Parts: sequence; structure tokens; C-alpha cells
Amino acid sequence: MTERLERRINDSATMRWTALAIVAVTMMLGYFVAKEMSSIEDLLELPVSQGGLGWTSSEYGFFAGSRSFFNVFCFMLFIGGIILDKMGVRFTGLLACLLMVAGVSINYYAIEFMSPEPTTYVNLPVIGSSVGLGHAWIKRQVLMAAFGFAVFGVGYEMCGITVSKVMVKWFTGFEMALAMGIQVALARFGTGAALLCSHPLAQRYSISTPVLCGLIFVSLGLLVYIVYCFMDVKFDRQVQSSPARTATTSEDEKFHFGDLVVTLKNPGFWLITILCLLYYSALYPFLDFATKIMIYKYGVDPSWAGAIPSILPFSTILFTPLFGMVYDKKGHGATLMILGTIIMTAVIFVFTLPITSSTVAIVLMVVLGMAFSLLPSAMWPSVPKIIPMKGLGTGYSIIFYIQNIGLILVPMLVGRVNQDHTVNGQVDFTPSMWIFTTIGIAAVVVSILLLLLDKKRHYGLQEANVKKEDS
Ligand SMILES: C[C@H](N)C(=O)N[C@@H](CCCCN)C(=O)O
Repeated sequence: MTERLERRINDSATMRWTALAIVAVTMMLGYFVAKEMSSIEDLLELPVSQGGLGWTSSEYGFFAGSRSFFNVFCFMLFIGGIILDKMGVRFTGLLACLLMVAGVSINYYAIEFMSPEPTTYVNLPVIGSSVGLGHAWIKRQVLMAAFGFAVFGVGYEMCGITVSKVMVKWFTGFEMALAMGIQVALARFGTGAALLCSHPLAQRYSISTPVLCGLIFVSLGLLVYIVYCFMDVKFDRQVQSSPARTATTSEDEKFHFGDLVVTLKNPGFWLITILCLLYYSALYPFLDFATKIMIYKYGVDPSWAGAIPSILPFSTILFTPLFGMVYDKKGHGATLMILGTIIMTAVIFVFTLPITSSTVAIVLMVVLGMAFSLLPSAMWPSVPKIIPMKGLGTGYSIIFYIQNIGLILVPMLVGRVNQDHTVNGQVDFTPSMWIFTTIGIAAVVVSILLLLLDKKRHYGLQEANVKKEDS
């Protein structure tokens, strides 16, 4: 056991919360970009003659899924995790921010400067009509935008795992779940702002304006992360100069490939990974299509239709830190996850029903916000209870990697299904909502299995995070 002989920089609440604020803001700016195009699906799909870009629903689904392409097909997330464990949070964080800036620049170039005319097509394999792989023609503009989004996605996910490791570094033994909850809450603010502002910005100026804003934001994120690097240098110097810490920290935190095998053999790790895959495959793609659902199913005016899905991330801003606090002080992490999956599935099921009142949609979004808080506030702080610190970068990266497979396939599938169920410009969203509901039911089952496994393996998921002597 490590005995603390000296006060460390993170023993100061001001310093550790400042570190959190900095990295969380960087991540929040990235989250804006991740959803900056979601509420303008209708504009992207308008004919060019009416000021749109003439994209099809399938092309939009392809674009929405593209954020995960390099992460999954080029194993970038996995490589990012190894880079993180080998090179540390400063190098990896800066690299991640640079990739985000590069990706959004390409995306902006595609939307602002490439021709939206459907004259140049590229033949690519995409999800075919509900079953298997087929071929579709994709506009070059869509392809270039997707390429930029995929580069951005590498930086975005790398930043996600880095920020997670930064938080574990500063908050172990302190208010870890609250810190992670606040980080996720700020990230949701980025998501909500994108859903709320993109459509009005695109309508008032041009379709590329939200992307330009995103470019400015991720550039700011890079600058902010440089500030964090100075704090991190100080933290590491202190740890190195403290003999008690040196004896354990440098050895404990060094990554060996054998640790990866230990992680991969851990059934708790796999259950949490599958839970993450299912939960996020239902919620994130749902958000990608929610604005269009509001317009077509609930008859909401397109100019403010994005405001209804934005309730979801905005409501999590309050709930996520709140549930994080509950987990820190009282425990019950596995129970919180079960509740989160049950509420999510129930709400998405109600969206499947033929109810078309926009008031009902608003209420459902608030309740879904609670689900969107319950699971992340308990799941992410549970990961360090299952995987040791030295394998955490790799562990988070494998979880995100598998999650990203769902984030590619589900939007593509839903985009295609929506296109197949469009008659005279009217979309029937029932089949795609059933896809989300089915995924939700599977998530409920996995979260219950995780509770049962915790009882057997004693990961401590039901225990509080804050240790009495540190508080
Ligand atoms: C999209 C990303 N892979 C992700 O899942 N992010 C989580 C937050 C992860 C925080 C880990 N400390 C999210 O809920 O958006």
C-alpha cells in the first residue's frame, strides 16, 4: 500500500477541480463538433435548388457513422489507448486535439467548398436495405465530409480516453464519480448547444456555419489543453520527487502487454464493454435522427425542432453530477446502471408508439435525460474498479473501440431503414425506433448480468467511491 508522506498537488481541491475544468472544457468543445450536423439533417437533404446539399437519408447515415470509421477499421482507438499508456496524457491529449482540428478543417472544406451537385459519385460498400452489405453511390462531397469526420473521430475518442485517464490520475480516492459526472455534464452541454444552435446558424448564415463554429471551438480546445499540460508536468515532478510515491507509482502505472491479457480475461470488463456498446448504440444514433423525427412525426417546425432533442443533453447537466455524487457517497453503481437502461428502453419504446403530440415528445426527452445520466454517471467510474490504473488507457480504448462499432453500424442501418420507409417524402420512423428498442432490451439484460457478476466477483460496484479518511 502506498503511504502518502507529502501533500500532492491533487490533495488540493482547487488544483484538482481546476485540472478537471480544463480537460472537461476541451472535451466539451469536441462534443459540439460531434453533433454539429445532427440538427441540420433536413437542410443537408433539401434539394440543391432549394439551398440544401441534396444528400439522401442513406448518405446522412453514412456520414453520421463515419466518425468511427478509422477508430474501428484502422484500429485507431486501440492504438490510441496504447499510445496513451506508453506516452502519457500530455502527448496523447495534444495529438488528439490536433487531429480534431485537422478533421474539422477537412469537414469544413467539404461542406463549404465542394460542389453539392450530384454529378460526382464514388462506389462504396454501405449497409444495404436492412440486411447485410450492399453497394451505394455516394457523392464525393459526402465522402470528403465523412473523411474529415472520421479524422476528427480519431482525435475525439483519443481525447475521451485521455480525459478519462486524467481524471483517474487526479481523483482516485477523491470524488471520482462526481468529477466524471461533471465532465460528462459539460460534454452534454456541448452536445445540447450543437443541437440547439446549428439549425438557426445554418438557416441564418449558411449550412457550413455550424462547422466553422466547430473549427473555432476545437482550436480553442487545443489551446486550453496546453494549459493543462503545465499542471500535469507539475503533478509528475511532485510524484517523482516523493520517494514513497516513486516506489509504487512508476511501477504500478507502467503498462505491460501481460496486463492487457489480464483485462481481456476479466468477465466484468466484457460485460461493461457490451453494456457500453448497446447503451450508446441506442442513444447516440437516436440523437442523430431525433431532430428529423421531431419534424416528420411530431410536426415540429424545422427551425426549432433541434431544441426538443437538445432537452436530453441539457437535462443531464443536472442529473449526471447528482447521480455521480450518489455513487461516490452511497455506492449502488450497478443498480444505477440497471435503472438507466430500463428507463432508456421504456422511453424509446414509447417513441415507437403512434403518439404524435410534441408535448409528449418533450416529456419523454426529459425522462430520457435521466436515463442518459444514470448509466454514464455509474458506468465510467466503475471501470477503474474492474481494471487497474496501468491498463486503464488500453481498457477504456477497447471499450470505446467496441462502442464505436455500434456507432458506425446503427446510424447506417437506421439511415437506410428510414430511406426504405419514406413514401412521398413522409418517413415512417416505427421500424427504426424498434431497432433502438431492441438494443435497449439487450442493454437491460446485460446490466442485470453485471450486477450478478459483481455479487460473485466483488468488484465493489455497489460500494461508495469516496473513502472516509480522504473526505
Ligand atoms: C463517445 C465516447 N466514446 C463516450 O462514450 N463518451 C462518454 C463519456 C465517457 C467519459 C469517460 N470518463 C459519453 O457519455 O459521452
